[in-house]
Amino acid sequence: MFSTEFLDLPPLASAGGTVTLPGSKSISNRVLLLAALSGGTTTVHDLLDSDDTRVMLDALQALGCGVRRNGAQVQIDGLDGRLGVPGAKLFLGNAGTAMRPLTAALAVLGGDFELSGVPRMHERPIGDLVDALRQLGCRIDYLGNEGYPPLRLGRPALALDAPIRVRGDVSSQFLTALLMALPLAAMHGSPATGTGASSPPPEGAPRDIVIEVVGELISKPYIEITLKLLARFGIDVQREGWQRFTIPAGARYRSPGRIHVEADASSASYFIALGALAARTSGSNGLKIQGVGADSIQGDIRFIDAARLMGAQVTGGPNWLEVSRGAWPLKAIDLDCNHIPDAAMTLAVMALYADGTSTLRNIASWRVKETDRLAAMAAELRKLGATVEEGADFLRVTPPASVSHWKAAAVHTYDDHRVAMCFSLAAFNPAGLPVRVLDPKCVGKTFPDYFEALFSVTAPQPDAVPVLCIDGPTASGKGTLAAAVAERLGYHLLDSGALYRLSGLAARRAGLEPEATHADAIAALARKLPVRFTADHRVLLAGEDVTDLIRSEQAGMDASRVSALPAVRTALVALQHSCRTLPGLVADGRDMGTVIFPGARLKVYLTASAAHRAERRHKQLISKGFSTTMESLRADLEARDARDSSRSVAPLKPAQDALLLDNSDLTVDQSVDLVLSWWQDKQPFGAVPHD
Ligand SMILES: O=C(O)C1=C[C@@H](OP(=O)(O)O)[C@@H](O)[C@H](O)C1
Ligand SMILES: C=C(OP(=O)(O)O)C(=O)O
Repeated sequence: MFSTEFLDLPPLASAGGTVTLPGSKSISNRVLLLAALSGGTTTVHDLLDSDDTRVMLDALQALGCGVRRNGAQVQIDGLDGRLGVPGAKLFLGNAGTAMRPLTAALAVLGGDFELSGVPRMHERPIGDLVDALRQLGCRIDYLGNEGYPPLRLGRPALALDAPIRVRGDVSSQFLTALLMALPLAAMHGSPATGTGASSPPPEGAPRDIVIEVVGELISKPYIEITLKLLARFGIDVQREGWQRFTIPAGARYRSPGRIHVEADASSASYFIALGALAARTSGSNGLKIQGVGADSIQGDIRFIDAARLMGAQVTGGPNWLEVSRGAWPLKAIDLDCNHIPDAAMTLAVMALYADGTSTLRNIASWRVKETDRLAAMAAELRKLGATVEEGADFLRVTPPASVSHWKAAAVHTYDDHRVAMCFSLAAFNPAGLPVRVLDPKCVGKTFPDYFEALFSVTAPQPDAVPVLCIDGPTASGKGTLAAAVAERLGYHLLDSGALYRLSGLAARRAGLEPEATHADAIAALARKLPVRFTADHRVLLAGEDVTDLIRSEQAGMDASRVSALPAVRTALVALQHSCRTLPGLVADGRDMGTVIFPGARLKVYLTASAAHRAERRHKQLISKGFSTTMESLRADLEARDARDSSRSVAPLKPAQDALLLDNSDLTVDQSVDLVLSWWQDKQPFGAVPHD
């Protein structure tokens, strides 16, 4: 996951390869709750691991449920309808699929519970559900604003003598919550709701429980997911249209033992759109999506139909889809999107690539989700150059009038995973502009590795992957600076010095003195260097962690000698070029800006006085337990500088267009901030807006 302040997406050109999607949020959280309410153990395969499922799992554990994780497999020990450690305070983040169903289940079971979430969750309505639950005797208090979480739940006095009426026009999750919770009342033999039949059963005997929806129900396909999963857990709800739902008398949760979570169809929408609007990467067989197919139980799979209307070519089988560009530009659409409220946001970004104005209708619920999505989408689409009309329940998008009307934008994401994910598709703009996504970690709600997945199946426009070079003499602190800058930008890091150190080590291990007579043999070793840089900054040589070994003074000396051999330098060029991958690269060394990446967008030449460098190196070595003197270190440094700058191939010197940074009197943070401000000056986005 990218936890940076922003993530800059270079202009993207094409798509190809296979992406395997994480599990469905809606299925995962329903299955977890149903497994917790059932007796026995349920093994859940391919459960989504994200913020929304984590809050649900934490809540279930706090309620006394056994949870065992084994990779993508989770075992839940259910509590057979006795869920509840009274007094539990549950934090449910911004997960509607946790807040609403847990409110209903715990209100029916009774106990002293407090349910809260992030500030936005406290602005998301829950009043219609609370009203329905109060009708049947549940005790619920608002701890903040009337109609919104946080909530306190008490002990109910259930009176199920009439159908339970619930409004369905704000969120379908209220009905889902009741459908999942009310079998609890049936299980415990509580007096149940009358069916309207002539003679009611005697008090206390199991009866059908009836829920009636008041007004128009929105997001209907989510109710189908609920009903299908309830059936897997032994509860067959009868449905009359979308108005009346009957939980039969004596219904009892029964764990299916094992259950598989299909991949998330809403998450698939970004990749279906990708296939529709990106050219095919040459040499690839197109874009394949694994984990969900057209037979999915998730309503958002109908996004395929909308994408087809816009021109996408979609084929598929059980558990997979293949998507490619059909009509281009895409065709504008006018569509009622009430059945696909989440995936419809992706259509709004696809509309940027359409041949006219597209209208997405019947999406008023967007206003009460992770953010006011109608306002957010309108504002961010406009930043890219689109003309947007935002209605109470519709969005009308007209693409930028011509290529030159596209604008490079820093997209605000409003802590809304879907805003971040769908706007990544703007990186395919025909103007070849980069797109900045602010706060990319918000994708953690449902798809923590979204950007990694995107990069794995997309190719940038030629030479579009940005490179930032940091060159300088030994002990100037370029490794520390480069690593910090790479981390702040979310870029890859190339420590080219390590490649020379590794070549020196490989030479020594092969019994070769690092000198000219062995140049060809060492070059052959360098060309096939089995190196791997890990995310936690370790360096592996053929799987062995040699991070500390290659940092010794001896290894430094060998590196300097090896790097003076032209054959070795040539052998390492291709390896270094291959590190320039999405989303960008920070390369540190001695010839990054002059030889390896001469076209780099920013080149920094870092230096410090020999006295400062000797002092830093001294501290570093002493802290690692090596004994040495400042004088000898300074003499070594100066000798090495002289050798590095006088060698015939790629001598150490600043590139003509490098910015010089003398960090003798700067802290690391000051140097990092300075380099980032230089980087920012090279971007087309303007200053990073702060809230
Ligand atoms: O039941 C569900 O799993 C969901 C229902 C939908 O909400 P609404 O019913 O509020 O539209 C959807 O937007 C949400 O992401 C998940
Ligand atoms: C609306 C969404 O989430 P929630 O389940 O929190 O309602 C969503 O994922 O788009």
